[in-house]
Amino acid sequence: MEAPTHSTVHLSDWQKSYFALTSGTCTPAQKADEYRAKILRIQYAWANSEISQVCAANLFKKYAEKYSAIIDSDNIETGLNNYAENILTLAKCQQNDSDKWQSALTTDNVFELKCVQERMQAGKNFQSTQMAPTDAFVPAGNGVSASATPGLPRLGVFSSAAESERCAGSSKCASWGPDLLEHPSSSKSLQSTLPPVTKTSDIPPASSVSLKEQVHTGFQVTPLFGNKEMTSSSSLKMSGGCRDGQNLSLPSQSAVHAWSGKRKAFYGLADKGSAAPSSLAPCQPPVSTEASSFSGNRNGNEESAAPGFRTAKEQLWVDQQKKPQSLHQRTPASSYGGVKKSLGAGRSRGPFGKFVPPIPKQDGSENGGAQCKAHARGPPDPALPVDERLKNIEPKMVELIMHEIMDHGPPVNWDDIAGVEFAKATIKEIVVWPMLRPDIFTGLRGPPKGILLFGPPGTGKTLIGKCIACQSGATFFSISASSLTSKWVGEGEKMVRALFAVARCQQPAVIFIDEIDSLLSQRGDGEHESSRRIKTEFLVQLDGATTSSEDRILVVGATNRPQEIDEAARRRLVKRLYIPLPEASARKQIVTRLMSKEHSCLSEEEVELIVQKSHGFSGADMTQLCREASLGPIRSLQSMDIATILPDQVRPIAFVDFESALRTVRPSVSSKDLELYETWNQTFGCGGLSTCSWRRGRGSQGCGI
Ligand SMILES: Nc1ncnc2c1ncn2[C@@H]1O[C@H](COP(=O)(O)OP(=O)(O)OP(=O)(O)O)[C@@H](O)[C@H]1O
Repeated sequence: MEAPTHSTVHLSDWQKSYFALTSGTCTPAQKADEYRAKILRIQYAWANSEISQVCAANLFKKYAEKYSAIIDSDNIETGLNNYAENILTLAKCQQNDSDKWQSALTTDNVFELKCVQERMQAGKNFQSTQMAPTDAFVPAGNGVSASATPGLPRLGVFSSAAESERCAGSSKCASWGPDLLEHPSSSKSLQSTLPPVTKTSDIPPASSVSLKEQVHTGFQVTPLFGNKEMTSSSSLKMSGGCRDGQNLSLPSQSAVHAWSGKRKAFYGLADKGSAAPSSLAPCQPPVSTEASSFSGNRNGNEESAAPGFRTAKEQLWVDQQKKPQSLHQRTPASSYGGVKKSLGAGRSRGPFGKFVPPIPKQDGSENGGAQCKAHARGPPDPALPVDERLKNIEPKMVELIMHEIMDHGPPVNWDDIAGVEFAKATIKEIVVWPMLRPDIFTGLRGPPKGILLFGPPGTGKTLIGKCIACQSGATFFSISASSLTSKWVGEGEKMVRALFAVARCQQPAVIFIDEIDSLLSQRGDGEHESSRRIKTEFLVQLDGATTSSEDRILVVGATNRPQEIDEAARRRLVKRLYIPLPEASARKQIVTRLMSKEHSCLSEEEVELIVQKSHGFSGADMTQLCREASLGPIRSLQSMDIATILPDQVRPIAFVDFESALRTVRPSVSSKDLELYETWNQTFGCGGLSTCSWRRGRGSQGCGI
């Protein structure tokens, strides 16, 4: 039989402690705290291989019932809900698997809590030391972590300096934060690092100071089961700083990975043995229910990595609470990859009344409008207040829209779109400028609410949509109509409603709907009921956007089949712009631009030749041609070993590569299709280059119309 290890000794202490707790000498509040700590210890010990899976399962099985009986009890005398009130109500506000938990928390009262205010103050002090929050516990060499930074507020759970040193003596302990999460294998036993039960009796019964402090500071109790579905209120959570090891300085990344692997495995384990009731799963971050639903657990926890540290976002939130009118200020930056706006911020600015000029451009692009810091934008902030207009929208949908439909891609400039000069000029005039200067573009000059970009596939319609959003400082929502009809079966119209609601909160906004024909196709007998409902909802929303002069929402529809669009919808998409195949000059621009980023040796004449030979190619075809040609030098390596060759040994891309690429890459648009676009453009289009002129150009080989 194996000799008892350090951890097994801990476990027996642990169990002893548990039974002491159940002996009846502790107050329920003390029990509550202690049980939480124990749950964490089991999880932690298991995750760090201190105990086996089987052992963890057994422990959970044994204790889960008792824990959940207390945690979920409705009994006002003994239920855990009735103790440690602030934190527990905070925890209760989260969506979880236990319907017994009711939220009593308001965002106001969190910040009024004394301990929170103390922490805020401590956070300020901490910031003033100019140390990054991730330095809260800095692992020093040979795995020994430095003790807490001077000025860093200590957590109440460290009952003495000696205890904190013990913790500091373990790098793992440091990485997991305070002693609730202390590594069971640190030099002292688990039991010794626990806040002694007797000490908690010194604490006012309903306060559970240690818990509160942890929840309200960077060191919240850990999301050990960090699974959204498993979220609950009863176990404690460490802030996202520790989660997945992102923010805190972890001494061992591999340990974290091992941990997350185990975490997953544990779900299976818990499921199998029913060992861990839902109430044992971790709680969500301390935010209101509505707000938390936005976060999808993604961002909210990543804010505070150190105790007392308050991020700018949190500060903003506090400021907003103090000054509600601050919400009425315009957020000038682009939301297409721009500075994050809270939902609803900017809404209440009248159309032209308090116009705030857009911030000056920093990237040198043409307009003076918003910036396109695509990567600066993140998911919505759970800590920010939720807009009234989203009240009736399912939080799940809002979250989905914010994460998946709202585009955070890289910025697009007009120069990135080769050719289509007419469309670009028109769009600048009728859409971008009015969005930038709503005070000038009033009345008849007001912008259209819907435009249609039609033309062959791969000609840059999506690029144009992104560019509009980017250049006008608007939030860009991009969705394919077919996904509305197929992906969210039965929920399509709700999705449309949610999309417009979110867009309204994120004004100015551009809603780009690719394949809009599948959403707005002509009504027919065979039309599916759900498609009809989606279409109706879309038209209602589009009308709403059109009738409300205050709303600055532009719908950009894109289609390769304009002839299939319902006439009611067509009428609402007032500007219908043909985006044709690129002319010779545009094709040249695409080749030159792409080759400028590669190692190539094309002469001017050779580029001209490529342009001639690629007649009828779309922008996407041109891009594909260049990609294919760029593989030529690699293919010509032949005998050389790709694994060992140096980059310098790869020859530049040459004309010969384009010649062979032209043998495999063919135009994707047929001339028959082009005729259709031509006809439709003549009938419903709003001017621009027609296929006729394109054909004339074709006759003259140069296509330089
Ligand atoms: N005018 C253009 N200038 C530069 N690149 C272009 C142009 N048109 C297309 N491309 C290239 O082709 C790719 C696809 O373009 P995009 O998705 O905008 O076409 P689309 O017209 O929206 O196509 P679809 O109708 O199939 O959705 C772009 O990412 C870009 O690389």
